[in-house]
Amino acid sequence: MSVRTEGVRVALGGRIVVDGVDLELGAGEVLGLVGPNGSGKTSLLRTLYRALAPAGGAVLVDERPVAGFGRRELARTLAATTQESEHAAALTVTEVVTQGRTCHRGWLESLRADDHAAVGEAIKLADLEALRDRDVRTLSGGERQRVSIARALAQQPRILVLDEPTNHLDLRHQLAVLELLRARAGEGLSVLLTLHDLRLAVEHCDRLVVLEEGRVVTAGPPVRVLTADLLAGVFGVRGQLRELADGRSTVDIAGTV
Ligand SMILES: Nc1ncnc2c1ncn2[C@@H]1O[C@H](COP(=O)(O)OP(=O)(O)OP(=O)(O)O)[C@@H](O)[C@H]1O
Repeated sequence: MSVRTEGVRVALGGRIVVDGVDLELGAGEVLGLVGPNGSGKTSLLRTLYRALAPAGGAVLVDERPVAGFGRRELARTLAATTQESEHAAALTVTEVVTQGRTCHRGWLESLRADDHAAVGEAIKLADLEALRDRDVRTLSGGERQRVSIARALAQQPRILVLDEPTNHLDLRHQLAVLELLRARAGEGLSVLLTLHDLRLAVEHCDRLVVLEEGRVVTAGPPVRVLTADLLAGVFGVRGQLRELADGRSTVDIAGTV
């Protein structure tokens, strides 16, 4: 499914923090939203899963305003992981991941075979099998991040929105999560994620949208977008793209400007 934002504006604390953003995410695409701290990435993502109402503009899913979706319909369509992965209640990993199935069941309806299968698969994909009975409040930051991702996967959405999914993860799990998202995109899942690590962004995203002070500076394939000028001007770092022997590209960062 596709997502499109049309001139989305967000006002927080009396200030415009997202200022007329047009963005398009196609079916099966991995789109990276990048930009410095405070550029509006989280605020924009929150309008997609309706945690925040835009002050102007519209968010459309398959060309339908997201504002018109029923709560369960939206949850079956779009899943999100947020930066706040704190859990207040005493729940096990399995119980939290099972929350992802709520939108597929009626009230008070007990879990069916497909619910158990989806939860089991998500736990396995997020490498949480050894932790399934642990109280989520006792987990490390990276383990909690993986629980959030597993809950979103268990939701079996058509669109997945992830705010800094690699945050707190060790290198192996960072790559495993990005490879998993790529594989799911290959099956038609639309993925929108924020990333601070531009090397990961180059290697794992089909396209990047660069935000600065709430506005889109540029968008396109990573190798077109991440020029030395943009790295210096927007991110304040000295860096350049480098083509690898296998034809893929990476970005080398030498230091701050
Ligand atoms: N509740 C709030 N009240 C006032 N201002 C806010 C609020 N939440 C966020 N902001 C401000 O909105 C701007 C955009 O914040 P946002 O979290 O969207 O940025 P971001 O690009 O996700 O940043 P980061 O890379 O640090 O996560 C920032 O200047 C931030 O201080």
